[in-house]
Amino acid sequence: MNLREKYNIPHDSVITIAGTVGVGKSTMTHALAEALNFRTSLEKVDTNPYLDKFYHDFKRWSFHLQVYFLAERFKEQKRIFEYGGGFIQDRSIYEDTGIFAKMHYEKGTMTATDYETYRNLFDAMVMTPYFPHPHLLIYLEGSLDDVVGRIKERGRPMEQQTPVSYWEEMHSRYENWINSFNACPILRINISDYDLVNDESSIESILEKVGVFINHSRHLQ
Ligand SMILES: Nc1ncnc2c1ncn2[C@@H]1O[C@H](COP(=O)(O)OP(=O)(O)O)[C@@H](O)[C@H]1O
Ligand SMILES: Nc1ncnc2c1ncn2[C@H]1C[C@H](O)[C@@H](COP(=O)(O)O)O1
Repeated sequence: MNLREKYNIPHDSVITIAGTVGVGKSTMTHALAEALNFRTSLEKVDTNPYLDKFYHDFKRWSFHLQVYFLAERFKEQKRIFEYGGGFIQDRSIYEDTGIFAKMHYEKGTMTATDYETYRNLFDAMVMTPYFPHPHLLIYLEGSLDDVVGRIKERGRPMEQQTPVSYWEEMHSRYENWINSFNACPILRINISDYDLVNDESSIESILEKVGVFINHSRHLQ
């Protein structure tokens, strides 16, 4: 019996991993996909034509970057559902608007007109009855110190030059965002409760929670 069967996780499940920058979404995405023999939908950083420019000048590039991310994630969402599920997705589409676009608008690094245009586009594409939501959103949470430590350890140059206050603002926004999120069922996992880097077997405790949770919530849908 494989791990997916052991923990009774349906083969067509779509699980999205949410959480602030550096919290461990990509690591979790790879570990869960490997354990379940699922496909991954990854957030590509190296090929993003705006990200580096954006970190150097938020005002100039925030709208371009949001439109780019929205298009990329929407294409991925389409791919996931064309395959009939069986995917782990690195970051949800909901965070683009609920965290990033909103934060840049409220901090004055995206204009009101650009924000409204972006929101209209997002609502027309995503917040419709035709848009399939994931079966489960796994929310990874951790302390600001741990998260900032991981961003430093990972060492992406554009993120190193960004002041810690940016990560602090994002961290607190994530807490508020998840507390009112209701587009799909949520499983909250604290990063201090597992260690996928040093203890590969810790994925099993997560699979167990996912199995119980996903069956319960899919039964109710
Ligand atoms: N459980 C863990 N324990 C220790 N370090 C971790 C753990 N998970 C991820 N990391 C490290 O933290 C950094 C950020 O992880 P990553 O998965 O890239 O985060 P995200 O995709 O959320 O930005 C990487 O350097 C990664 O190796
Ligand atoms: N929607 C977004 N707006 C601005 N920046 C974003 C958005 N989505 C992701 N990012 C940034 C944050 C990180 O620097 C990289 C990758 O995110 P990660 O959480 O490390 O996977 O892209």
